[in-house]
Amino acid sequence: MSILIRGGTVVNADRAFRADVLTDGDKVVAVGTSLEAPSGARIIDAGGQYVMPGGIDPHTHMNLPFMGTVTQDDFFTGTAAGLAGGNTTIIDFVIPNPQQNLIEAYQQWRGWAQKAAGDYTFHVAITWWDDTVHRDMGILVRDHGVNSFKHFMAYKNAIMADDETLVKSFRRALELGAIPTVHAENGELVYQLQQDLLKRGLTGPSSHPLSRPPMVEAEAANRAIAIAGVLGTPVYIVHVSCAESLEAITRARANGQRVYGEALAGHLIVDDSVYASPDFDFAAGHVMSPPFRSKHHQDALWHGLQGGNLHTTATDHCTFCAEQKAAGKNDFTKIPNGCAGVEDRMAVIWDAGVNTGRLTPSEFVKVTSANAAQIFNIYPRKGVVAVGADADIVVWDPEGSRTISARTQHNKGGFNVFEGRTVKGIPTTTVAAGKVVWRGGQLMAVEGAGRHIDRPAFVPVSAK
Ligand SMILES: NC(=O)NCCC(=O)O
Ligand SMILES: [Zn+2]
Ligand SMILES: [Zn+2]
Repeated sequence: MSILIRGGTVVNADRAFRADVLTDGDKVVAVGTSLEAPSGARIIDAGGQYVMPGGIDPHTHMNLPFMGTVTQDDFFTGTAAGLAGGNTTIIDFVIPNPQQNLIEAYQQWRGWAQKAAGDYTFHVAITWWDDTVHRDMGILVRDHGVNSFKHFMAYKNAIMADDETLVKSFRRALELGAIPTVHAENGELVYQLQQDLLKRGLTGPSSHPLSRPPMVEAEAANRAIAIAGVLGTPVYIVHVSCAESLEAITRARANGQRVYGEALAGHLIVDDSVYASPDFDFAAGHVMSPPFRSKHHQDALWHGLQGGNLHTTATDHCTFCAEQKAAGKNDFTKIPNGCAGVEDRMAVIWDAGVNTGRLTPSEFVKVTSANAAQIFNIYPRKGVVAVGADADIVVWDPEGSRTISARTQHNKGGFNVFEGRTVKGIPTTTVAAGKVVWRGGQLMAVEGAGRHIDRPAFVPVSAK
């Protein structure tokens, strides 16, 4: 089946130009002016609209068992919601329990992901260390298309990686041509601050940000960057939320270190005033880590994206409903951490980024798609509208608008951190692997249509 997207402006990371786009099967087969429609082709009129590579969300958690419960969105509902938002690929996380065999955990997540409606691929978390982990990292890179390993520096007594694990895993990743990524927060410091707050009777959600101030994040970001610098590995810092972490990244990059930073749509748009709400469900609905921050930090994150020291935008999509959040009614440390976003990332970043003049349309493509594809080595299969690339395309109407609400969203969880926000700039059509899956407000996601995307290792460089 062919699709001809006619009359739009193709926007890639390097340039924007008027062209038609023709797909055949799951690939783009022609990009040019006045393309002929093959017989039987479906024609999509993109006049007055942008034609961009489908979004890649490099940080989601579908079907995640976490903090004693499991996220509301599974791989079908989560990826389907992503398609409605113009997002055609997610990079999710395999998170083995400490002592769990890595390959066993990887197969478990691959099984859950069979339901996905959009393409997916996995970072694998290193939550513990022994010789089998060293061995299995090699198997994952060589045989399973994994080229990134995640390290949680937070979540003490659960999945936190200690310094020994960080050092050994970073070194192994370098050997294998894989990139280490980190959730940068000092887990011991978080734990001690949480205990202090609870002892003082400060048990509500407003204590959540107090237990995770910016320096807790910055210490860990600096430590991960220092470890990577000594070992000579690149490092990718997920969900950078504060000016101090960004400063660590900026300084390291200025000194020639290969450090990448990710900003979350939520951190860019939502500020920390939400935690002051007396409504438990509302405040707890915003509990995620790192927490939402003040305007000062939000401005810094936008400057990081504009200045090229932050590279990707993600969501950390991790949905919990009000009943699940209520587990922490009397103790904020038990509120499952996580918020949704995969459906809204593209629109809120367009609205707050492009409409305000902070980002050009090409810069928008960089931070929503192309950079993630390059950093995680799936470019130019993904992240560009070009002959030979996957037919993952979003047709974007810069004049269209919608008001975001949990009442109309496709993802589960019943809560939306962008509730009530009217965005200008919306996806009118999403094409995923050559199929129209979203058009004119209708979602045609098919359970199981998503594919696992292998990500080859980077050319290994020798360790210092
Ligand atoms: N971010 C969050 O609060 N939940 C998901 C797990 C993580 O990424 O830390
Ligand atoms: Zn995290
Ligand atoms: Zn996460």
